[in-house]
Amino acid sequence: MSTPNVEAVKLDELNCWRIRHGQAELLVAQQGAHILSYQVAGQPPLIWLNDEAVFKAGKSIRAGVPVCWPWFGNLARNPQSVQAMRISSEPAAPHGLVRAIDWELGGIEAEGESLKIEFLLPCPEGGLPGWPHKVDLKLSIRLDEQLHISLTSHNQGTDTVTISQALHSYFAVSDVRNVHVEGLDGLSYIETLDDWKTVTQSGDLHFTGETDRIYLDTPTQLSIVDPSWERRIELTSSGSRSAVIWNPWTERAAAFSDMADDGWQRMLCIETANVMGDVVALAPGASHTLGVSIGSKVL
Ligand SMILES: O=P(O)(O)OC[C@H]1O[C@@H](O)[C@H](O)[C@@H](O)[C@@H]1O
Repeated sequence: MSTPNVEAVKLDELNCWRIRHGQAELLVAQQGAHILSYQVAGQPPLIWLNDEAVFKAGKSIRAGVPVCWPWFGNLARNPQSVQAMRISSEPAAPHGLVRAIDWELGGIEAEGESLKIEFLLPCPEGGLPGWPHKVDLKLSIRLDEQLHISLTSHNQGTDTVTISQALHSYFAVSDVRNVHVEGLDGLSYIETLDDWKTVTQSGDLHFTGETDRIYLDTPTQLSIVDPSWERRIELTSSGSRSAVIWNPWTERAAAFSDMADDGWQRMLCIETANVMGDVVALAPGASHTLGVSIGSKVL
């Protein structure tokens, strides 16, 4: 294994690091502890760095792996126990409070054959804006033959805190219309585009239009099969029993100022999550780790 190679780079307003280790190359921003891209030599990227993503201070990035925390999506669609954690009359930002703020780089160090990168977000005194709880966050990234991401929440306060969360991974695909997702057959999902009805998945998931679904009681392994790129991306989750699968398709992508009109063809989000009945109640002193390992195999 070669020596880690770390280069500090600036993408517009954001401090980032380009890290090479073995066959892997990772680009990560300090803002949001946001993985921007991940590629293994000789393959197309696994994590998608949208060409038109915007790298501005305080603006969330539409690419890579945004961290959604301490709530996922629209707060009003979360269980009451998650909504009750927020004390504010201001509108709640979608996907929580940590994706557009700076985290601290804890360290980048070799650990045996792998390389570990750690980001910390100690909870400020009084909590985050409108969210008065004392929960420390740590995002650990480990590079070996795969990319391992884990997000640990540690309740340092004296009351139970309930959160929803997701590692909102944008995967790079040859063309979303020609890939499918395995591992979902027979699961229930919430079809957010049809009045949040609960539906049962039959067979593998193929993409023929805008998709925004919350899968429930998910297994630990899901995969994206991409015949044109002759590869299978494997996702192995831990601390999670729910996943969100999202592609904006034509009209929604065209409405985004930070995505090319045809950008939707090259991405597919599978978000390893704790949402709906899978939210996490952290007792005082308790920790929870949400994780995903990402690797690929030749088809
Ligand atoms: O535009 P945002 O806040 O990054 O969210 C993108 C998408 O994120 C997904 O997780 C949601 O399920 C979608 O409903 C949402 O549109």
